[in-house]
Amino acid sequence: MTTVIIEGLGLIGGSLALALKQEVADTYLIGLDQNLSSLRFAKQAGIIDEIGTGLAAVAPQADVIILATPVEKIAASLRLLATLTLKPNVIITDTGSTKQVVMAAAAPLLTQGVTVIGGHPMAGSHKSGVHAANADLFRSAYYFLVPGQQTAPLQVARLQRLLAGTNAKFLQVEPTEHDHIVGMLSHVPHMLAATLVNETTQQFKDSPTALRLAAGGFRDMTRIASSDPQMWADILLTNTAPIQQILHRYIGDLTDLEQAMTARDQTALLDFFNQAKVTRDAINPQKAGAIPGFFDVFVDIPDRTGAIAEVTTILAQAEIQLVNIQVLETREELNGILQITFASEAAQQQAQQLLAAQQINILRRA
Ligand SMILES: NC(=O)c1ccc[n+]([C@@H]2O[C@H](COP(=O)([O-])OP(=O)(O)OC[C@H]3O[C@@H](n4cnc5c(N)ncnc54)[C@H](O)[C@@H]3O)[C@@H](O)[C@H]2O)c1
Ligand SMILES: O=C(O)C(=O)C[C@]1(C(=O)O)C=C[C@@H](O)C=C1
Repeated sequence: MTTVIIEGLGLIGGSLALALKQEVADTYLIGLDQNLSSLRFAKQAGIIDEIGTGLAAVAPQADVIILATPVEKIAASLRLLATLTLKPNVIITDTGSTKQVVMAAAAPLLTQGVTVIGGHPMAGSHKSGVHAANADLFRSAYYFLVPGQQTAPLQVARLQRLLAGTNAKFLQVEPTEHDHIVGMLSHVPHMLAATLVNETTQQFKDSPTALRLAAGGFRDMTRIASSDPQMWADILLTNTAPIQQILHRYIGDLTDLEQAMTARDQTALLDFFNQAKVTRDAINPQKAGAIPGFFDVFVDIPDRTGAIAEVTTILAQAEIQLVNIQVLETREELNGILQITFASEAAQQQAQQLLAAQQINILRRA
């Protein structure tokens, strides 16, 4: 029996719990979270076996401890763990999006000879919480591992075996290299997306319906602005210097672009967009990082009682599991739009076929 504690049963902790259970049959999972209703849901859904009473109380019985809360809390938990007596062979890992602060907080544990291997699956979503957990979330994604300097390769191999159910591709990196890479590929893009949304809202503050005109470009650029605010505040506060460096380059790039436009420099403008297009077109979606974690279907909901229930009944009768369901109010003059999210492309396609067969109007696929 392998006793695994997961602190932070949200999107990532919940998804890891599902993947672990799939891979290691005799895993006993204890969940910890500040949100009691998430814990209750996780227990009821069989994602965890037990609701823990607190990290200090349950950590001494753990073979593996996974910290999957926002980063500042991960660091605090590592400091707490250093004051406890743990099993000699315990592996402590985390899922935090930054690694220098996490590994610095792990220093007292590493000095005691405890195995701490920082972790960061490069897959996720703008959706948060245990209800969005998905065993397949990490399939084909890169999964950074950041072992302590003295960590035995055998322990790293043990952790990789435990996490094999994620079907992720493991990659070992140094904390500084990690934070620079994700600053560029993840943190600054999230800052730009949120800035785009906030600036647009500000510009349109006197015409609140203008945002409803947002089409593909704005939507494609801003999906990730719906991510969890606490998670992103912690990321910026724990990766400040690398992000500052990257932002300065962006400011320079945007200034150059503005100058080329002002100077009517068509060659410079063409070069700029051409370079981006060639690079972007060369990214093969089959090979790049993770496959998308979620699959949406959008349907028109006629304005009559029971219309939503008709749709959900069709899906329930076919035993198709939903990750999320919400009514979008983007087109006030028309019917409502129901956005239904599935965990796999197969479920998405099956749902589309079933709904279309019942003459339900499917709008588009995201
Ligand atoms: N969302 C992503 O795309 C993604 C991807 C990879 C890594 N991460 C990292 O993984 C971690 C978890 O992210 P997530 O997307 O699962 O977030 P989430 O919001 O879905 O889940 C976080 C969970 O931690 C709990 N929590 C927060 N503060 C707590 C505290 N003080 N004590 C106990 N529980 C607490 C919350 O209740 C929630 O259930 C973060 O460190 C994040 O940076 C996120
Ligand atoms: O797909 C998304 O919604 C994500 O934001 C996932 C994403 C990313 O930026 O790629 C977000 C933060 C994580 O640390 C890793 C992955």
